[in-house]
Amino acid sequence: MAVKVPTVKLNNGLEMPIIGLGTWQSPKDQVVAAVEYALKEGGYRHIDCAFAYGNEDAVGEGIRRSGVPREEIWVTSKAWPTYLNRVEECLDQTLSNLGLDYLDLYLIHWPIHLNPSGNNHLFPTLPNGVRDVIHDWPLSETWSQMESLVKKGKVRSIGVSNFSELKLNEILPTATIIPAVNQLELHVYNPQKKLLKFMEEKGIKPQAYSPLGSSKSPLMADETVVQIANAKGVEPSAVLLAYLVAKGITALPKSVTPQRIADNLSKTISVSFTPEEFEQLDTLAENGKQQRFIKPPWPVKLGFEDWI
Ligand SMILES: NC(=O)C1=CN([C@@H]2O[C@H](COP(=O)(O)OP(=O)(O)OC[C@H]3O[C@@H](n4cnc5c(N)ncnc54)[C@H](OP(=O)(O)O)[C@@H]3O)[C@@H](O)[C@H]2O)C=CC1
Ligand SMILES: O=C[C@H](O)[C@@H](O)[C@@H](O)[C@H](O)C(=O)O
Repeated sequence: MAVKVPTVKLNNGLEMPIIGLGTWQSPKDQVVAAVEYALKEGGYRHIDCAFAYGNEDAVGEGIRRSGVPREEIWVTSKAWPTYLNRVEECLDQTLSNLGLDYLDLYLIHWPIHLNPSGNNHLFPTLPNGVRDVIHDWPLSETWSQMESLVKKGKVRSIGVSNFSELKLNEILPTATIIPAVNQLELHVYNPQKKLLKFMEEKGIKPQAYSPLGSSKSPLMADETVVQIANAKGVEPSAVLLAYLVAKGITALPKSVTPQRIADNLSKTISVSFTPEEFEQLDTLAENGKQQRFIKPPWPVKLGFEDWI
């Protein structure tokens, strides 16, 4: 099946496919087939990974089994907070797990440095159970390390994830490379319009994580979404993803179910909205439905208007 995926042009000139396959919480024994199917049958050319997901070896196996040439695929991964003082170490493990020699995009997963010498490799905690954060860590130092990865040719683009305007302003003044991307929770209930406007002014493109509202999502049952989906004869998931694509936002739906993987790309790119439909979707949050679903218990101020 030949599905042509539209792309988004980043501030370094690279073209990134506007739909990518998410892999968080995809079990290893299912994600091999999911990635293989997405690339070989579903027309995907973009896979979103992270060191912390613990399944990058299986994702790499899926990429190899697909037979799709490496240079045709956009692969993103993320440096986990326990590695913000040594991102190259995290990247090297990711590259080895995936079986790749470069990434297309590498992100700082969260703007928080967790204690690298703490009581757990990924989620160190203090005796009281609170996450063990290095509170005075300068994010500008991590960003400078990210920049060196581009110079070394290990990654083609660098960016951030879960960065508010407050956190972007901690790296922008000394940045020699402007982040290409900020990956955020974005969907009809959490459009983050003010932050996206700031990012646009700076040339930073948004990627939407949890575009369907993550697992057990209420978004697919939202009455406006369902009504518009019914009028178009598509599933609510296609409306949710097409809303993001209509705004030029890259969406990263996760699925390990072949039919959903295929639909999340092919159905999505076939949906277009009337100005009235788009307006209805684009004002759900300001009409009382603002909600985000991914809220880890970080003991720090992240600077988001709606959260911490
Ligand atoms: N940077 C960050 O901090 C974060 C990044 N992410 C990234 O974003 C990706 C997507 O976000 P995620 O939180 O996984 O959630 P999504 O919003 O992508 O939702 C995934 C859920 O929706 C189901 N689903 C997928 N497609 C359909 C469909 N067409 N119809 C009905 N149900 C469907 C999946 O089930 P099934 O698989 O069983 O089909 C799964 O339960 C992640 O996998 C990850 O790559 C996510 C969270 C945070
Ligand atoms: O990418 C996925 C998410 O960021 C996930 O890695 C975190 O939300 C994590 O579960 C946490 O509790 O901090």
